[in-house]
Amino acid sequence: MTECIKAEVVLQANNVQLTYDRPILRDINFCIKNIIRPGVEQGQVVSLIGRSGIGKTQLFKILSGLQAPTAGQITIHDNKPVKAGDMGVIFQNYYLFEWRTVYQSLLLAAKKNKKLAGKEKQTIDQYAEQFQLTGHLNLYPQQLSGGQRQRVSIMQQLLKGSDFILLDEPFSGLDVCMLDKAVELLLQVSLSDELKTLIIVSHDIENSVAISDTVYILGNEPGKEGATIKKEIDLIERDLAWQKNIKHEKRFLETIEEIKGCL
Ligand SMILES: Nc1ncnc2c1ncn2[C@@H]1O[C@H](COP(=O)(O)OP(=O)(O)OP(=O)(O)O)[C@@H](O)[C@H]1O
Repeated sequence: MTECIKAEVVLQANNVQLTYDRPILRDINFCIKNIIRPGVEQGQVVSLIGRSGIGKTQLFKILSGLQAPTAGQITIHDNKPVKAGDMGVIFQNYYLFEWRTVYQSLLLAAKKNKKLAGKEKQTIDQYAEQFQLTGHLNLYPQQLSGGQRQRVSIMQQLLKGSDFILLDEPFSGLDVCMLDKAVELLLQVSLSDELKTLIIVSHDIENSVAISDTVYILGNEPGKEGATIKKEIDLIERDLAWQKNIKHEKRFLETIEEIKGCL
């Protein structure tokens, strides 16, 4: 097993409940901690997996501070209740300002980050190179492919400097080649030493497991209305975290089957 210590708590879900005309989410409790490995300090990559209609989008909105739960709360850092704007949110359709060039959008994001004052352009150029977008900075979003839009969205959130990046279905709509690239890119973001915590909400079990260190399964329990965290899988313990080309390993395939059995 990869040696590591789970250190300070960065996000906590405390008894989150959401009810409309019926309970949608109930008793949601989990805690995300930073991880320290020898020579590396990094955020966690957590996936929330569940079948269609179970309540993933609702939980995504609550986590991002865009929707208040009926009861309970999400707190970040020193027990501060999360509010809209605390998290870098990447929606499924990679929403971008269509009337601005990629560079103009990125500059706007960089200017929101005080740590980048005076080095905005230089940082954009560095990320653009890393994310293979150098030749696309002067294009408009409609001139980009789905994968390129996704990379611009991720760059935007990284430039803003949010500690948390919340991604809604980051693998949907990408072709097989782009899927592998997206997995690689998110792994790269999580391993950068900027201590980002990535939270991925998805029904794509295979790709979520491939980049996460922890998986939470959202599902129903017999006789109880409303979805809750049915199971937590620690992928570090199973030696499945932070590994490239893991998808054909027996223990990876067994974990996928186990998750499918829980949904
Ligand atoms: N405004 C609302 N009023 C009442 N019920 C709602 C409202 N919004 C969502 N729901 C219900 O909450 C449940 C969970 O919806 P949610 O969109 O979170 O599912 P999901 O897991 O994201 O599904 P999918 O993977 O298909 O997108 C659904 O049964 C849905 O009908």
